[in-house]
Amino acid sequence: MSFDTISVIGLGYIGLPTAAAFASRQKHVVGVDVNQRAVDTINRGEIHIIEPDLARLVKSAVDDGYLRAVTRPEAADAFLIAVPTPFKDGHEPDLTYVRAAALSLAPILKPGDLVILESTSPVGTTEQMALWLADARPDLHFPQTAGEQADINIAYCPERVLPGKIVSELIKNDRVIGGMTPRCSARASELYRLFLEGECVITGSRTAEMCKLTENSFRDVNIAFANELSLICAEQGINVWELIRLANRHPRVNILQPGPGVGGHCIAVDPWFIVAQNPQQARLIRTARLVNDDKPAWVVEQVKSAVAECLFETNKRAGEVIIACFGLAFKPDIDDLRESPAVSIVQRIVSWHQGTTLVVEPNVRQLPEALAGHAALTALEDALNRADVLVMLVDHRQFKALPPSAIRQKWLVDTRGVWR
Ligand SMILES: NC(=O)C1=CN([C@@H]2O[C@H](COP(=O)(O)OP(=O)(O)OC[C@H]3O[C@@H](n4cnc5c(N)ncnc54)[C@H](O)[C@@H]3O)[C@@H](O)[C@H]2O)C=CC1
Ligand SMILES: CC(=O)N[C@@H]1[C@@H](OP(=O)(O)OP(=O)(O)OC[C@H]2O[C@@H](n3ccc(=O)[nH]c3=O)[C@H](O)[C@@H]2O)O[C@H](C(=O)O)[C@@H](O)[C@@H]1O
Repeated sequence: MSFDTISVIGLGYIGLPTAAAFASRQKHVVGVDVNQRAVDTINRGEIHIIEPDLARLVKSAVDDGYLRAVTRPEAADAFLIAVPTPFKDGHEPDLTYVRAAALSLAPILKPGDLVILESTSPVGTTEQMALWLADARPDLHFPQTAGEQADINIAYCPERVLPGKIVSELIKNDRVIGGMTPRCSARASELYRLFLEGECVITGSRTAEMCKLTENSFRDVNIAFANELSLICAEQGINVWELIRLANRHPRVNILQPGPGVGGHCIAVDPWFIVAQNPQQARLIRTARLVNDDKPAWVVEQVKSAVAECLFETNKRAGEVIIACFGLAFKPDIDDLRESPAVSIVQRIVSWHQGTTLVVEPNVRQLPEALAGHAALTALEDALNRADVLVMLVDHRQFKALPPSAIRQKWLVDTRGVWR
């Protein structure tokens, strides 16, 4: 059975590119989002997020009539759920968005439909989703209760695209397909093959859920190693970036880069899902999270030292020192501020600094609420001219292109090794 209409629930960084990818294969796609502004923007052929190449893809999908956005789900042959999965207080996973999205589909499901959960989720969420749906639609058979005879096919297929390269990785990356039954996996693979150039690798839903969490925890643990090295090197008076460059000349060593901390709503979040379910076993994964989460506080101490040096050498009063922070996004060349260590660092700086704090972030038009009124969003040139202390938080291309002369005679805190 072919997929005439495909529906994507949640039109954010994952759902919108996925919807546009199906539409680019001349499939009729109904995108669903509870955010009316996002729906209106997409229906104008525009996008509400920044991601390279996405604007062009969405525009042609909408102009050609293959993609339209709505606020309430409509009947389709396949549904992909890509809604947020944040954590609550105490780092427990928050599945309320997944539950709401699944329940919004329940009334329109019909035998033969395929429901895929793409949101990063703790182990067992797909089975839980099947139970929620089964409760809402006792007239239909779901895989857990009916095995291969189910009316509805359900699978967990995690997304592993890298922000900044989503459009190409969406097509090229291999995809893990975790069907609740072999038939569910087969249907999900058929669906993704509509646009996928990478391979569909089949497993069960629980392994697929754990696979996604494992990938991001692996990266988090390795970044924590680099961040721990940066603290050790600061004590020892060693340049950590030179050290890592040298160590990486070993054929079996590949250390990642230290930074101001780990941000984004994935790597800074997903490892906690493993910890929450396995508090006794997940010791290394938890420690890595703590090491990375502690890094912003350490950076702020470095900024305080730089300000103290500036005061000592210039005879300025504390209220006269101007600090400029470069970057707010959670990583280079994107506009996403979620869980950004840079935002947390600037928040901490403005809470003690008596003078002006400037922020340069070329990818946003206004400061987030937490900083509005406490710091000033400033043009790059202006910040370089006015500031005494420069704090490099995100290695955006505009900052990497600065000539050494632009930062001469300033007190520097460089969390990204750009000004080394
Ligand atoms: N952003 C990324 O790079 C990656 C994200 N993921 C995972 O994908 C999932 C989605 O992430 P993003 O796309 O980044 O989130 P996002 O926040 O950009 O987009 C989610 C969208 O879902 C909408 N939404 C929330 N509840 C809804 C509902 N009941 N019905 C319809 N729409 C609803 C929101 O309004 C929002 O537009 C998360 O689980 C995330 O961990 C996985 C891999 C990469
Ligand atoms: C295993 C892996 O590479 N996961 C990817 C990751 O995307 P994300 O953009 O969050 O990852 P990232 O580029 O490592 O950035 C995360 C954070 O880590 C920091 N970071 C990254 C690499 C490094 O050497 N040092 C470092 O400090 C970044 O600055 C950023 O604050 O998480 C995505 C997700 O799950 O959302 C996932 O789809 C992506 O493939």
